[in-house]
Amino acid sequence: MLLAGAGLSQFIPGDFGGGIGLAGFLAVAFPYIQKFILHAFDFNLTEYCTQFFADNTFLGKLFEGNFAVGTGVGVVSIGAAFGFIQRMWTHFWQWYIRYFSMTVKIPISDESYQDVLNWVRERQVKNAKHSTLETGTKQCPISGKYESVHELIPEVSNFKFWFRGRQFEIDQRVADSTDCMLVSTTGHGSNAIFKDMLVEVKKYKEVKNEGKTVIYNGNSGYWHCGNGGGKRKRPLESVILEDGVAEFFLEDIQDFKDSAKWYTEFGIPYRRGYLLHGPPGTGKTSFISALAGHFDLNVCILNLGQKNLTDESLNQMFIDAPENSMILLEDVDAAFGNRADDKSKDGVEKLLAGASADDGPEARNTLSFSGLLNAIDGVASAEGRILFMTTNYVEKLDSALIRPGRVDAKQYIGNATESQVERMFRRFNAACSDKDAERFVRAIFDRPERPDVSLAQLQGLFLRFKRKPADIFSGLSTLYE
Ligand SMILES: Nc1ncnc2c1ncn2[C@@H]1O[C@H](COP(=O)(O)OP(=O)(O)OP(=O)(O)O)[C@@H](O)[C@H]1O
Repeated sequence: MLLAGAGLSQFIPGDFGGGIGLAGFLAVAFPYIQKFILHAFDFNLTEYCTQFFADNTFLGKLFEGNFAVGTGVGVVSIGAAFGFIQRMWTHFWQWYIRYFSMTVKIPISDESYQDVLNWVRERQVKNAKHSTLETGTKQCPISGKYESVHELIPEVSNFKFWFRGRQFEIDQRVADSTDCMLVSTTGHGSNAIFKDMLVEVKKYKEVKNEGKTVIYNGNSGYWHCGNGGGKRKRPLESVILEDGVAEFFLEDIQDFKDSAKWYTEFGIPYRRGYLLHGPPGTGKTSFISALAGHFDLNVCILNLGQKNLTDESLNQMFIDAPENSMILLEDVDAAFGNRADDKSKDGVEKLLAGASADDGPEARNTLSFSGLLNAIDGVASAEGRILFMTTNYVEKLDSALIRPGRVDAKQYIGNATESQVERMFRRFNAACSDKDAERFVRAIFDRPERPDVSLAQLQGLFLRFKRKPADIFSGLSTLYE
């Protein structure tokens, strides 16, 4: 009967459908409800109801003392009334929400999207009912060992939380074909409460990322930084470069940061671009990350070779780059070599980055070279933007990409020089003598064939012999393996 009631309610329109469904339920449940009330409260519901059907009562006359029929009709009426009230309440609530609630829509492309999510998750992490497991690694500050840590990331769709004595609700959805998050609270008047909330979110982010560099990865047209927050800043001294290189960049970037007014006065777009080029493993990326740490900037890394990157999404990402960030385009040659090599026809510059013509349309990157140049030059791009590009093959780059205005300073970062080898040796062997350092340098540079060595190779050697540094001389040949 219960199922029949529920099924029937689907076909009966309006409030009565729900009511009849409920009536079916009550009819089945009535004996049990009656038993429960009798045991719990020593109250006989049947006896109590029967008195209403006595011959001299209105109901008694109406149903001619037929208690069963009377009860049935009564139950159905209660169900219908309940359904009606429920429906009215829903209408009222929707109306109330519409007129007495405030909402803020945060598109996924907005840098606060992830911050708000992280902030809410942190507040709710202890009592979330539904979560997603994220297993990561963490370094123990005492032993230095990496251990796996399990984090339960609360799901925040249709999620409620309290802030300043008010209840808020978060709903992750798609609105106007954009992924977004809707934050709402009841009440009317000023929406300053949302601004307060965002100030709180910003503070939370600053505290969480203190002493860290946040790395954003450009993917699917948005910048993502994940839940983990930032990475510990890399000290500048840990990157061993040729004399004068670090000093040049420190001075140039500082000067740029101090010159906003100058750029405005001269009507020059306030942005600066740098290109670091040289063989692999020489410290280009490490240096950029250390510079970002030094200037308290975050790094937005973008791989131009990724699929589905279009002219529009690249341009939008340049515009949406989170504040206080530098943008890093790594291995820029991998996406766009010299345009003389490409197969563009009739002036159409759609390049098939990382894909051959035989790979099929889905493998093609729909980013064009002119799209990249437009994004770099974009008038709407963030003011004060610092752009770094790296490549192992500078000769492959189109001169248009690295002309002044797009790239203001180029720097070759080469394989290890004698001075760099010595400094690295001393860094990994703090207690070494001058004689040992000299011997190590000579062992590398006096080899008859003298192949070039990158700093990454050297680092690998020191890691291999970190427990037996005295054996490093006999193990030098492993450097070239
Ligand atoms: N000049 C350097 N000083 C200190 N460490 C270095 C240096 N160069 C490389 N390394 C070490 O080698 C590893 C690779 O360095 P990094 O990724 O910065 O090189 P890269 O030049 O960006 O390489 P690629 O061109 O292949 O991207 C890192 O772990 C880094 O610590």
